[in-house]
Amino acid sequence: MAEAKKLSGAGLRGQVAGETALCTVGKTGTGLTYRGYDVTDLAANAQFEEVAYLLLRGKLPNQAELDAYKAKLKSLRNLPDALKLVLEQIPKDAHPMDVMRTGCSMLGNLETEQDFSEQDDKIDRMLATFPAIITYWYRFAHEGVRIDTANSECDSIGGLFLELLHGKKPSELHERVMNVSLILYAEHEFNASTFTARVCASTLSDIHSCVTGAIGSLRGPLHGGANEAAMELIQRFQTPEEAEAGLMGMLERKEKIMGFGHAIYKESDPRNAIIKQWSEKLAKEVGDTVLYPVSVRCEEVMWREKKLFCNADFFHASAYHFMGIPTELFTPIFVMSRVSGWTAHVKEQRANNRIIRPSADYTGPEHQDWLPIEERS
Ligand SMILES: CC(=O)SCCNC(=O)CCNC(=O)[C@H](O)C(C)(C)COP(=O)(O)OP(=O)(O)OC[C@H]1O[C@@H](n2cnc3c(N)ncnc32)[C@H](O)[C@@H]1OP(=O)(O)O
Ligand SMILES: O=C([O-])CC(=O)C(=O)O
Repeated sequence: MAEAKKLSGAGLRGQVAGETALCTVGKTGTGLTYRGYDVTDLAANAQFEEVAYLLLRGKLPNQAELDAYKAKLKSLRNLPDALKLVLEQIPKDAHPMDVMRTGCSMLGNLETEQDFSEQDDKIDRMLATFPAIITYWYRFAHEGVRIDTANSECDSIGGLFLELLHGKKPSELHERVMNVSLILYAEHEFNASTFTARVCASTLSDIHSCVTGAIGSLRGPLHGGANEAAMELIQRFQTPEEAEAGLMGMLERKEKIMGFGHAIYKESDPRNAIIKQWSEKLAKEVGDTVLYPVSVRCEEVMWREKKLFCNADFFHASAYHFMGIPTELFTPIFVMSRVSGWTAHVKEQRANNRIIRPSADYTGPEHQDWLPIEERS
């Protein structure tokens, strides 16, 4: 069994910042569990809504509970007119993660959490509306159409996103891949965006503020933005040989290769093997002979040269691309999923709260005498 990664140095690495019953990451060097269930089992057998229920309600739902939960989420997909109006003002060239941030924040203005007893309903509303928020804006900004988000056919969140994006019900395969993807991205202990949400929650702030802040943290290319950055990378290459030469050059110039490495895992990210398999299936479906082989070569080169492995983001890039999803919408999909983990952490923080307020080692100047403004250089 692989040992856990040795953690030290900056970035609070290796420091325990709290407790959670939600998730273990890299406990044996490679593993990932949600409330004790292996993510591999969940991705093979569960629906995303079942996993969201597990994270948020503490147990896997029985059939009646799952049916009721999915029906509830389906009934919450409509967007308020005032939110649609705001989305329609956002320019076409805005980054979709900024749209998500604004959409979540506006929802918080319109449907403010007045009391923590409302948290489950507010969370369900976010789960139900996030696919609608991003696709409503995207289709309006790019095609000038106002889509109906409330009356779609798909009863899954992943299927809903594809249906709203493409204007037709997705194939079973695509709905399944979305479902797997949302499960893989749902939860990951004290990653940067979840920690953001918990810090915000610890001030007893409202749930929309916690999630809006988390979206901002997820946006960066060192975190959720890496799936988009990985797509930009693999698209540069026409053959595996070109990819190898390109990566060797980047490594020589000490450039970061997005979609590789991890703060906690030491030798593999368990989500990679799963999404890689689905990417391969999709590559066969679309007859791809470039992106998938290029991605595989990148994986080989990075391991051979640097012992760096693909994280969850790398093969998500090609998988999403094969399903016709525009690159700039990759990270918002992460949001649609991780909102389940973020809000489960907010609930956990609220249930046993103390304001999160660490200390800093001071590195500034010693005492300085006050200088009147005329005497300053
Ligand atoms: C779902 C997710 O959010 S997964 C993460 C998504 N992010 C990315 O894919 C961005 C690319 N990867 C990275 O930037 C990093 O690996 C992170 C941010 C994920 C983790 O950062 P850290 O914990 O600081 O990485 P770690 O300590 O393992 O780095 C060890 C060395 O490998 C290098 N390294 C790590 N990842 C990469 C990479 N992707 N490309 C090139 N070099 C890398 C580091 O620069 C460091 O080198 P140094 O010792 O010469 O400074
Ligand atoms: O745990 C992390 O640091 C990043 C990550 O993989 C995730 O949030 O899914």
